Amino acid sequence: MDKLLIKGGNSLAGTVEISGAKNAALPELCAALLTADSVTLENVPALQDVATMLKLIRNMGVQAERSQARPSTVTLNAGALSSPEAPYELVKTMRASVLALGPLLARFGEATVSLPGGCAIGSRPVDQHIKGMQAMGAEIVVEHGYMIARLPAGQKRLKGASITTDMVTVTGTENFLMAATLAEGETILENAAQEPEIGDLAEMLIKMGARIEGHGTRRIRIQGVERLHGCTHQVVADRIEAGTFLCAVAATGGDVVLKAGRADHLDAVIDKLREAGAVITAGDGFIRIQASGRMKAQSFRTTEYPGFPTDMQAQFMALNAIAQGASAVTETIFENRFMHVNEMVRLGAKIQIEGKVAVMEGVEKLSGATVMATDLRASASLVIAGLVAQGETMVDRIYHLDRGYDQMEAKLRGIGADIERVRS
Ligand SMILES: CC(=O)N[C@H]1[C@@H](OP(=O)(O)OP(=O)(O)OC[C@H]2O[C@@H](n3ccc(=O)[nH]c3=O)[C@H](O)[C@@H]2O)O[C@H](CO)[C@@H](O)[C@@H]1O
Ligand SMILES: C=C(OP(=O)(O)O)C(=O)O
Repeated sequence: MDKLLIKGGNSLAGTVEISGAKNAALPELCAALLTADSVTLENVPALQDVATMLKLIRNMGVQAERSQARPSTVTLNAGALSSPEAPYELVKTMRASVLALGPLLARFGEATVSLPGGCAIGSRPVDQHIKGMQAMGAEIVVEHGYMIARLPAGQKRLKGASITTDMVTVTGTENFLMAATLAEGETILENAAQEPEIGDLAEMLIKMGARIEGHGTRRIRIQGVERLHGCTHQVVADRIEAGTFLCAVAATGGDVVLKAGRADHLDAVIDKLREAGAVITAGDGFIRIQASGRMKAQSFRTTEYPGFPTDMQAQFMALNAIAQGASAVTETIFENRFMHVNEMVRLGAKIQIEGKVAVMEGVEKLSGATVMATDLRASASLVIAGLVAQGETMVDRIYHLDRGYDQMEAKLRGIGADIERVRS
């Protein structure tokens, strides 16, 4: 298992190129299942989750090729599908596999998708996905750990429906959006997620011929069409990767430009960083952060977009850990997303968890130690903590980090961090 060895204390300066968003690329790879034509996706990040998704759809019979000349371009063709099935071996490492359900049902009228495996941030049920597909006329049974879904005998297409989810769900909204594009009639999604990745997916589907209105709001309307065609689409920049680098620079001090970063997708995080004392400027296709001295700790609550993203909670906590003053961080989306806290405490952070709230007292310094990554963003937070800690920090189990960051250590090294991958 690979590890990261970090020698803390360097400030960061230079330019980092932000990659395409994991959480947009994954549904967009599944959207290729909706058409028999070729689909070209550009700016696809080089991540383990993308590799897993490619394996999953290839296993169904999709042809998927990365361009030799430009590896971030992937061409997909789902003209001939051999099996509309997402097996447990591939689904267990990646929650986003559930995104195969909507497109498979919509185009092929059947899907067998493993329930996603347990995850370190909470129980993450898929009841809303099932409820929405049932509202669109699918018959679904859960047997032997699989969702087995099909259309009733004699029915060729899903039927448009009005779907109101019990809570805002990102992949749920994406599944319904994709399914509804090929359904008969109109679908209305109430309580829809507004994350930028939903808007990006909707833009791609519209290029494919889908009729969608209201994406980016709480109410999305889709008029189903009989078929979709191919398209070329560029994956939106990863706001969470950009936010992670912003927190790293705020913590270490320095002056870094994030090329391709979208400040308009990061308002809640950037506001907090400014209140903390960082100077942030942004324009078309870049975000620049300048930070010096100790930042001021910030309290925040995670909420759905456009609120503070749960996927940035751990990284901002690493900054709070060495900032001036006390802070309270409330996690409202996932019930078990403070797994990084014990590891940060091992580095010298002062944090106490009281239910959904982590109460923090900033310390002047952290001291390097061996820590264990438990999930994707927890890993990123430990890397940030390691960058500021005195001495050496070894972050173990970084396969979690590789799921969702495109060459993180190379990008950090490029702006002056002392960080290397230890292969074992
Ligand atoms: C691949 C992807 O895009 N992943 C993102 C997506 O995950 P994901 O789409 O899995 O997260 P959801 O938005 O669905 O989850 C929100 C909340 O709803 C609950 N819920 C969800 C669906 C359901 O059927 N039943 C149910 O109870 C979840 O357990 C959670 O408490 O949004 C999360 C919240 O912004 C992010 O942290 C993830 O990075
Ligand atoms: C929780 C995350 O991803 P996933 O939903 O793929 O587990 C994340 O990106 O932080």
